[in-house]
Amino acid sequence: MQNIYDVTIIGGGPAGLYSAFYSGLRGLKTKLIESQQELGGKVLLYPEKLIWDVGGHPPVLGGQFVKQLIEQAKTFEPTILTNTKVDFIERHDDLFIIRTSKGEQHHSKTILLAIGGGIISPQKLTLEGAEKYEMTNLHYTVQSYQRFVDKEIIISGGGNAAIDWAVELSPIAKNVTVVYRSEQLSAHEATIEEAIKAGVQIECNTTITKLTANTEKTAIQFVTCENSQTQQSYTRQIDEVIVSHGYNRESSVEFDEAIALSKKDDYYFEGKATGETVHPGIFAAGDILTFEGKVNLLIGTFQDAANAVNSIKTYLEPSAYRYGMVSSHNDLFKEKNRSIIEKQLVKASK
Ligand SMILES: Cc1cc2nc3c(=O)[nH]c(=O)nc-3n(C[C@H](O)[C@H](O)[C@H](O)COP(=O)(O)OP(=O)(O)OC[C@H]3O[C@@H](n4cnc5c(N)ncnc54)[C@H](O)[C@@H]3O)c2cc1C
Repeated sequence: MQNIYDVTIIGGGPAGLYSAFYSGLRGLKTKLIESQQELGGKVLLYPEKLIWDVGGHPPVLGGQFVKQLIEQAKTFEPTILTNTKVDFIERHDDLFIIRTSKGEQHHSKTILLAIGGGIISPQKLTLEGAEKYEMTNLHYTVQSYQRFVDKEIIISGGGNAAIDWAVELSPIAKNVTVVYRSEQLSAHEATIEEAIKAGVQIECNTTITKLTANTEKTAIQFVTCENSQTQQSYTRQIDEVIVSHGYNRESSVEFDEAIALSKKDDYYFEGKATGETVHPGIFAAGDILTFEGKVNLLIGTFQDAANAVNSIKTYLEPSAYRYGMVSSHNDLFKEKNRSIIEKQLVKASK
């Protein structure tokens, strides 16, 4: 019985991490399983981006936000496993058996799916030999701005991520050029305007057709680009190449046939704003869940998480309080509050 959890959260992105916190708040024995080495989900793709749209939170870098989410998730000491992909879920009476890629089995009374849109990986540049530059100057995410200071940068892609990076890098880079295969960028028009104002050079109908290495063959020194309208090509010396061509998705978890979940397409599960899915005992939160009025943003993941955990609580204990609880009403915080206040008093008296 010791190894049976009240809830097993699958996915350690914002929805899963906040669910782990909230589930501790509701007194549930909690396990979280994440397939990647690092917790943080999609926010790990934008560690240097300033996030402005989390209510009451000053603009915060993605990397810092992830650290805070992880710290909060650990408040009630849930069991957290990383580098462990959940492959298969089956049900035996009232118990779910969760099988992982490591051949382990985990047992849980309920499941909270927080798997985002599945396991995602960036779409790679399809030029021969491109992968060998991934260790040097070919990037699929911007992990640190420092690297791009005073550099000649070319960004391939026309979506929001590509243009956001162009806007953020242009004040520190020597030059930023965006090349995009279609006639018009697909990013939000306000961001495009910002990019133009920031001096980003934008070349539509243009693709990178060749990468030429430096003499040591360690990094890209020249890129050749071709314009599909004029059929003209040019070769330019660059320091860094950023590719933002979107993401591949892998539908990650399989279910026993007795567990029939309603899917919107290959990736998303239909459910309710309460986090319930059509299968009793399986709940969902964050980007994986769809319902009318869904908000596919960080703030949406938090509301989903609280709702799903409250639904889990009443599924396990039908007489439990159904709705959101304010933290001051929770006995579990009393001791933690006392210690925080004491520390603040000591600090103030110095
Ligand atoms: C480039 C970019 C910029 C963004 N900017 C903003 C912004 O400024 N503001 C904002 O509010 N939102 C932003 N978003 C959206 C926000 O990041 C997502 O809404 C949020 O990350 C969704 O969280 P999630 O936990 O539902 O899913 P995810 O973040 O996708 O996390 C899901 C986790 O589940 C894990 N997982 C999947 N399958 C399995 C499995 N089988 N076993 C174990 N683990 C598994 C994955 O590895 C992943 O860690 C942005 C998104 C992107 C891509």
